[in-house]
Amino acid sequence: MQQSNQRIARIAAHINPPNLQMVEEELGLERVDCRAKGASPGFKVAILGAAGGIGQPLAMLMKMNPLVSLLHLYDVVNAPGVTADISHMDTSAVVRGFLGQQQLEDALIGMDLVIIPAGVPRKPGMTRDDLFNINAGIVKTICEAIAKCCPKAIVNIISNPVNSTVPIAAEVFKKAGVFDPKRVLGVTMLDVVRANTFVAEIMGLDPREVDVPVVGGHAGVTILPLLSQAKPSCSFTQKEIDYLTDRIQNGGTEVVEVTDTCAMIFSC
Ligand SMILES: NC(=O)c1ccc[n+]([C@@H]2O[C@H](COP(=O)([O-])OP(=O)(O)OC[C@H]3O[C@@H](n4cnc5c(N)ncnc54)[C@H](O)[C@@H]3O)[C@@H](O)[C@H]2O)c1
Ligand SMILES: O=C(O)C[C@H](O)C(=O)O
Repeated sequence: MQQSNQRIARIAAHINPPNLQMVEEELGLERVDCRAKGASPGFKVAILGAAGGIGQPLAMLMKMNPLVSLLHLYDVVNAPGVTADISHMDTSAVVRGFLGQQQLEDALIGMDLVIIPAGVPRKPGMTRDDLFNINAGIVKTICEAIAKCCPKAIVNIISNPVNSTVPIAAEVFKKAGVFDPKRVLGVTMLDVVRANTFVAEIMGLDPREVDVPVVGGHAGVTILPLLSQAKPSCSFTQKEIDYLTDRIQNGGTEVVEVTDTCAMIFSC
């Protein structure tokens, strides 16, 4: 009987906390026994905005990561569906879904790493700053909950404008007395990825062998690719430097413009 309960509990571990609580009450199991699959120790990761264009593939990557033991997927829409889908992957991390602001704190308790792609993306003609009014409030609310529920977590902020949402997060954590500059990070890896790709294309190299440092922020001229520090060492003409700098700084806009064109074609 106990073994059967344990097996059922493993399945329940993939369901959201209210159901898990029901399992605890009805089957007399401790939550600690409800670790599923590999039951290995590892990082506890929450993705907030997990049902979106960034959140869903990110959830898949985290579920594939052997260092992750517990994955919490939170969104204000569609979190249960995405959670069910991701939980079927044959990797060891336990996946739990959280829907709506009333479940935000449950999604955050005990997390080591919180990744935030929650908010709206830009449309053609918009700058990332145009997202500020909506996304600043979303990030503020989320960071207040992080300060309360997992103040020691590393926080990765993807929501744009990253140049502003990171300082907002810092101010929220300072106000709550839990700010650690080493734990609050804006995600700008895309700029490095783009720099490596475009430099590799120009030089005829394998992008996996190229490493271009990019410093600064994540918008237009605040993105500073250090082409002189590229590895392997590359020599560029001024024309190439101008082309690469412009392409790297405006890579996001390049994608936004094309994505909207595709949406218009498919909706016709
Ligand atoms: N830093 C980067 O490199 C980078 C890269 C791509 C996108 N972004 C930014 O990431 C954000 C998300 O982009 P996307 O393409 O995934 O957008 P999206 O619209 O596809 O997804 C956003 C998700 O956030 C959810 N959401 C909205 N309000 C929320 C709230 N209060 N709490 C939790 N979830 C909420 C939505 O329901 C949706 O599922 C945008 O601001 C975009 O500009 C940043
Ligand atoms: O450009 C955007 O709006 C999204 C993201 O910041 C990107 O660089 O692709």
